[in-house]
Amino acid sequence: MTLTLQDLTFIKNNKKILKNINFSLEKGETLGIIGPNGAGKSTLFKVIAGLGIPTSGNVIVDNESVFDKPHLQSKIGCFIENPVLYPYMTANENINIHLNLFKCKENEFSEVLIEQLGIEKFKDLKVKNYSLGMKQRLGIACSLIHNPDIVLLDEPTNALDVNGVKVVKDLIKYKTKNKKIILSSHRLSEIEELCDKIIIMNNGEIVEQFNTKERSTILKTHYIINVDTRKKDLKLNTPVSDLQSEGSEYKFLVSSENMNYVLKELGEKNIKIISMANEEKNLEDYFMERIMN
Ligand SMILES: Nc1ncnc2c1ncn2[C@@H]1O[C@H](COP(=O)(O)OP(=O)(O)OP(=O)(O)O)[C@@H](O)[C@H]1O
Repeated sequence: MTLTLQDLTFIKNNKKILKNINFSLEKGETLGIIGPNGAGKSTLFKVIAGLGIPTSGNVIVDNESVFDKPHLQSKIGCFIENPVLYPYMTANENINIHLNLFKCKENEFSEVLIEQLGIEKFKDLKVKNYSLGMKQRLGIACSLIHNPDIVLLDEPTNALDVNGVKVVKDLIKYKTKNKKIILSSHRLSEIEELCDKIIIMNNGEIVEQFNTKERSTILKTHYIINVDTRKKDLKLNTPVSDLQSEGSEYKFLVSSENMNYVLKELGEKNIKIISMANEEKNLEDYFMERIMN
């Protein structure tokens, strides 16, 4: 079973909030969506979950449109920031309402959720007395309680303490096998750690998507090279960046794919290499370069 988004566009109040979004997700894959504030991430989650009807395009589950076949919505579980919970009810009562909503009973997965998210400890306490983190834990449990195949988690670790973050990360890593997960977070290290695929969104559109397996070519590695030209100007045919000079010493960056070419050129030009270091870029560095600058 595949989840496919086909040319999804969402216009609200004459504003194009989502523009031609295309991607697909297979069983067992986790997709991370990152982007600056206002990029359209939450809107995308809402549209996939059926909380907004797209202006054009489609969301396909099991070869059928979720907008034509509303029962397919029950295959989707969606946690979006600030979950709606009943404040005068306990955790148990909130969970039961969600189970009833999806016409299901407690199941193996719901037990895992309750146990893993530490809800046992406050199951009989009314939600109005909860801390932000407790609400977040219960919100995640309620949205996934019906054991959906497709799990949408919009900033699930936002209000959580260190232990809560670990609990949610472990849940995604170990307890949601065979599901399709879409996750957003402003903690980019979390996305890097948990996701197989990453989409970078900006202004309502996908500006880049890649598999984390390709990260070595996309995110990583460049080399910092220090050379001494022995009083000559440095002229290279190989593309390098961030060229800085001090006297006859030059420092520059070169990508891993251009490394061999630059070494060959330096050798041919008899330029002395003083030092060479490889520097790993992480998703945060890449994101800052690509989007925030
Ligand atoms: N109902 C609405 N009517 C008009 N504009 C909206 C509506 N909902 C969202 N927007 C706009 O759509 C854009 C995307 O908002 P969205 O909340 O999806 O972004 P986001 O990437 O989730 O941001 P953040 O990282 O801050 O949570 C914003 O410019 C927002 O103002």
